[in-house]
Amino acid sequence: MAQQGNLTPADELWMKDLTLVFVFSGGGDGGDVGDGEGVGLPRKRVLLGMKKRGFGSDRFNGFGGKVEPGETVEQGAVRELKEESFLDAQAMEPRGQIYFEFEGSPKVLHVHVFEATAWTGDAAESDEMRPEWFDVASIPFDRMWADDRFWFPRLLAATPFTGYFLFRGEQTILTHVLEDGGDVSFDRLRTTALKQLQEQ
Ligand SMILES: Nc1ncnc2c1[nH]c(=O)n2[C@H]1C[C@H](O)[C@@H](COP(=O)(O)OP(=O)(O)OP(=O)(O)O)O1
Repeated sequence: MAQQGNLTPADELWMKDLTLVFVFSGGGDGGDVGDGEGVGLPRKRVLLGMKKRGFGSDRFNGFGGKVEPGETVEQGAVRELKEESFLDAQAMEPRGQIYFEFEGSPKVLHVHVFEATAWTGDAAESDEMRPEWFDVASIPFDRMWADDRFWFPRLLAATPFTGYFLFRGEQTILTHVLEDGGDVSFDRLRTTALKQLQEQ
């Protein structure tokens, strides 16, 4: 039986909402106007940002952050995309939800993953992020969070997903569960993931 480590009892956990937004281009130069009409078609390039500071720094990721008091999750997603990349989202589609628990911490990050399906503007460097377009065949997973390689295929296919990842520190995934469906219960995913950990 694997060591369960320093885990918080379920009734002491609390959630923090965050957003994570991805922008795709169907081709061309990744230009001024988002090609929302390409949704459902193969995506050619994805815009990622190199995080310059704070949590997750020195990694590529989508754009996003904490949802602020008084705003909806979608409003938070639009705001963070603008703050971090200078792009204006005209339409957002929810693509998935991911729960991140860290060994020894009662805080669970509840990350709402969106695709900006229509957007305007030119991506530019902000205080927080340096944007860069990547071909979807060359996504730099070795310079991203360790969980990304698990759920990115579902994001690329626009298949709704819900995931749970238990981290030790910021590098090591102790256990995870990923299911199709955009709103799978946290309790069920966590229970399944911890059972897997016990059986390892
Ligand atoms: N494990 C993992 N994989 C992929 N993406 C993420 C994680 N953990 C995460 O937190 N994230 C995402 C979720 C958010 O988009 C960012 C983190 O946002 P953060 O920088 O903490 O929030 P801001 O509100 O922008 O931060 P400050 O303004 O307070 O610096 O990473």
